[in-house]
Amino acid sequence: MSDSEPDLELLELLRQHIAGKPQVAAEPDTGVLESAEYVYNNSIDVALDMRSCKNAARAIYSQMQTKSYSPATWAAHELHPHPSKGDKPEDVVAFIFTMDLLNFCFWSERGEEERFSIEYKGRRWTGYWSLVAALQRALEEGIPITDPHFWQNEEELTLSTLKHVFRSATSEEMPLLAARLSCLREAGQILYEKFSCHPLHLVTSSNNSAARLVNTLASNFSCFNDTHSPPSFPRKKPIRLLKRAQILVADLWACFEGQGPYGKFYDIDKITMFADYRIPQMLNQLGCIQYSPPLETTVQLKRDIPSGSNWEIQLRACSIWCVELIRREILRENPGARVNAILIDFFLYDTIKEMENDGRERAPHHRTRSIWY
Ligand SMILES: Nc1nc2c(c(CN[C@H]3C=C[C@H](O)[C@@H]3O)cn2[C@@H]2O[C@H](COP(=O)(O)O)[C@@H](O)[C@H]2O)c(=O)[nH]1
Repeated sequence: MSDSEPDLELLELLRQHIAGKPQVAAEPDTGVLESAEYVYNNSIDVALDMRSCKNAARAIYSQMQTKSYSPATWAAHELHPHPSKGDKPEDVVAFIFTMDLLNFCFWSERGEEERFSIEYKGRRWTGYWSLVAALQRALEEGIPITDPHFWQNEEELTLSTLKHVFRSATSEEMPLLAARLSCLREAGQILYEKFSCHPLHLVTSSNNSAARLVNTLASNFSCFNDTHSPPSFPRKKPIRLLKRAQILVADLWACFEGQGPYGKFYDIDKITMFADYRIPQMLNQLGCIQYSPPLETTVQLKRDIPSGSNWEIQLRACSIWCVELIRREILRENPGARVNAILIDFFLYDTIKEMENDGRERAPHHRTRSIWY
């Protein structure tokens, strides 16, 4: 927690003390939804189309039911680790932590045959799946890539070791490799100093609160602190998007199906959609979010949109708000439906990936190089 930000939990405890109420820590909030609504209310380059959002809510919920989308969908992906596949829970937690520490920026300007890809299990994996494949391959080769001790060992884990872990089947290297090494180094240091050198203790420190775990990640690890203060949104509080902190919690919840010491979160519905570069593309394809002409041209021409810029923050935050409105519409039409922003997000991601594979993408995703997503 930086000095300038008030400690909301402490203030709540003081308020309860004065009011004579029992001293229980207030349930924390991540501030992401508040940030998303603020940016949406002050955006001029990204707008939401309510009719499309209503239609999308109906179509998404119907298809999620057809495909029986649930947390169990996570383990069904062949590359994801899972106790049912013989993986020890503590190793699964370490894998998910490592994966979401590095879960950013896989896009390439090269064609399908030339883009960065990982050869594993007789297949070439690209995008997010190239990350998962590379981690699985490294573990099978005896490289302790999910061990924080290894991350801190500058003799063992060098940039060339990491290049070997992510060696490509093509001439293109994985993007931002040096930045990924910095994330591993920092995470190793913080886990050593504060969480007995294992992500298990980080997860259990949240006392089954998803919001508290997100905030712990954001306040202790700078590489998870996906917050921004663009000049075009002048307000005291930074805009909190926290994409990788949130998807880490969501992956734990989905993997363990909301159960046990590493998967049970009583406030999991506080997690929002994860502001990456795929969901905005899918929401735009559905007509739910629409861009101003200059932004539309920039995205269509695959021009760089700088990280933390006005356009990029609008794209990411308005997408979060859009999925929140879709979630509310699904629950309005289907009271009691077991749907949250996580499952809607996972569905939208998997759907745009199917469209990419079938050549049905109607427009490119936006191009921003960053460690945040
Ligand atoms: N919002 C959101 N972003 C997601 C995912 C996933 C994968 N999640 C799996 C787990 C359960 C689900 O069923 C998925 O199978 C990756 N990403 C992000 O996308 C980008 C990679 O894109 P591409 O290069 O095209 O693969 C990159 O920023 C990455 O961080 C998601 O689910 N939601």
